[in-house]
Amino acid sequence: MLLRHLLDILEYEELYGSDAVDITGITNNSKTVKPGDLFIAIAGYSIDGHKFIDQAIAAGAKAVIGEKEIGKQSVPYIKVTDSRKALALAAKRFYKNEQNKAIMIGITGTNGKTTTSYMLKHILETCGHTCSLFGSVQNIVNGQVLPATTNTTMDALELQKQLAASNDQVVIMEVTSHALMQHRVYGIEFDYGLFTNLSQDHLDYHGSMEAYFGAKLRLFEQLAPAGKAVIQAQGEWGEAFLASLKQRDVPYIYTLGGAEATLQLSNVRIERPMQATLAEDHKAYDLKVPLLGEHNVYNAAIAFLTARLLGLNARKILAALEKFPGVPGRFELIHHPKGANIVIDYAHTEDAFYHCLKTAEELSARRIIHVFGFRGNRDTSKRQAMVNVSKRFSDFIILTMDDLNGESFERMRKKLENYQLGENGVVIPDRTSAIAHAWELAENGDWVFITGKGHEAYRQSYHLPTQSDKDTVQHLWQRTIASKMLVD
Ligand SMILES: CC(=O)N[C@H]1[C@@H](OP(=O)(O)OP(=O)(O)OC[C@H]2O[C@@H](n3ccc(=O)[nH]c3=O)[C@H](O)[C@@H]2O)O[C@H](CO)[C@@H](O)[C@@H]1O[C@H](C)C(=O)N[C@@H](C)C(=O)N[C@H](CCC(=O)O)C(=O)O
Ligand SMILES: Nc1ncnc2c1ncn2[C@@H]1O[C@H](COP(=O)(O)OP(=O)(O)OP(=O)(O)O)[C@@H](O)[C@H]1O
Repeated sequence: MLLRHLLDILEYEELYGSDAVDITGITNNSKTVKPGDLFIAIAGYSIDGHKFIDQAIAAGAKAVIGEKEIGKQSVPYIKVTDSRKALALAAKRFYKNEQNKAIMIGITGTNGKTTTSYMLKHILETCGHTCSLFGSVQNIVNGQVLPATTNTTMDALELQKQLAASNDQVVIMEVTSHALMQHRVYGIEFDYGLFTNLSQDHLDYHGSMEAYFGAKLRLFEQLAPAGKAVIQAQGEWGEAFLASLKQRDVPYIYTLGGAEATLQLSNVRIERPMQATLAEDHKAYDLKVPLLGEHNVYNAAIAFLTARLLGLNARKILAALEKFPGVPGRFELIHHPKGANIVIDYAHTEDAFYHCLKTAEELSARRIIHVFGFRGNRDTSKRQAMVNVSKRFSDFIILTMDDLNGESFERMRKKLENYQLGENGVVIPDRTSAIAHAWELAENGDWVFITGKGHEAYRQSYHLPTQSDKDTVQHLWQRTIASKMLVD
């Protein structure tokens, strides 16, 4: 594609050189430049991509885009105000994604994005429609599972490439606040924007709840002209979100809960299968979801509302939700040989802890045992609140390692030991040993929560030869079975 055609879509400040060169690829990483590529230099958080311009040109880059005033180069140089936006728009043009081929659904919120996206995908597929899915657990396009990506919302280049490859009718995408701040989805027009909820997280990155809130709102600035905002409008942040959308004159807003609810949720029964009443206009429906955790009823209700707006029949949606198989690592229940319930869950915020642990309390848990840790080099301001809410519900806490993200094991161990757990808690740094301890303690009627990692594989090795929390629990089961057998 001629550089000129890529530049058409950008608002650039200066072009040094000719725009008549042929561009055969785009990259923002000097290490992956191929002859003919356009290299886009990004001033990142850890390193400045402008430092690699010479390297990119030496590797065959035919043109360079950047934010810095560096003047004429040996290849055309285009100065823009924001390289990340330029990357998103150039990729959109390069992959010919001018028009949405599919119905685009973006989901944002602190918790519930993955679960809601899986529920929606399940409903749509059960009703005979095809879906691409981009998110934390999996990326799926045309029914094929793609290799895992580092981030929940992939970077703009990969995203545009996958959107071009998708022949699915609907694209469902988790859109994180980081992605919105870094313009990974810039240039995409969403037909539906969903907001699940907001609670404290990622303040290391955003600085304040107000800034975090503002980041989430950005998704709704990218709604298509007839795009629909579907939001949970309850609670302090839900109400504030609704008010902000109205202030911005977003034309089509649909709400779950709140004063002017499009859909009301009531009569929630939390035993499995959970049940609730959904009321829309003058009609009421019985919702049944074969999961646990009241939060999942809210996720199901948002999925229901969106599916209704997409034009699907209410009875078909409800029939699909009744058969929803769940999401890996989200309130995954495993039975313990002594009759305890073991739950593996991805909770890593105070609010997620609250919803999970409250479920066990309401289901009359004999005791609650909670195994968790903190992500290294991430938001430290939420840790005490996580411990507090766990203390409120748990009879025993086992603090352990989560992902270290470059922090040292020893440093994290010391941090864990600073929390005052008293007689009702212990620090066992090795995650598999912590889970084994909880396994030993568990008795009939107890609930053991192992939270933080969910579906994810361990990023460090531990005492037991296992790769994930589920794997560890299965290993402990096998060990229990083996101990009851005689060796001949
Ligand atoms: C802090 C952060 O968010 N960083 C994101 C950011 O990277 P960055 O700006 O730090 O990149 P950098 O390493 O400084 O490099 C700058 C530029 O130099 C280039 N470079 C670098 C080296 C070189 O030799 N040559 C070269 O050209 C790089 O390709 C890049 O273009 O932009 C990248 C491209 O989009 C992201 O992949 C990267 O995510 C990192 C891996 C990350 O950990 N992000 C997390 C915090 C995140 O975004 N998480 C959210 C989910 C949060 C949640 O809800 O739990 C997510 O969406 O996944
Ligand atoms: N609606 C909800 N309200 C509060 N907590 C929830 C809700 N839905 C899920 N959770 C909790 O948050 C955890 C993460 O859920 P899920 O993966 O669906 O959300 P997410 O927004 O994709 O999270 P992340 O951004 O951390 O990947 C769950 O394991 C559960 O503990």
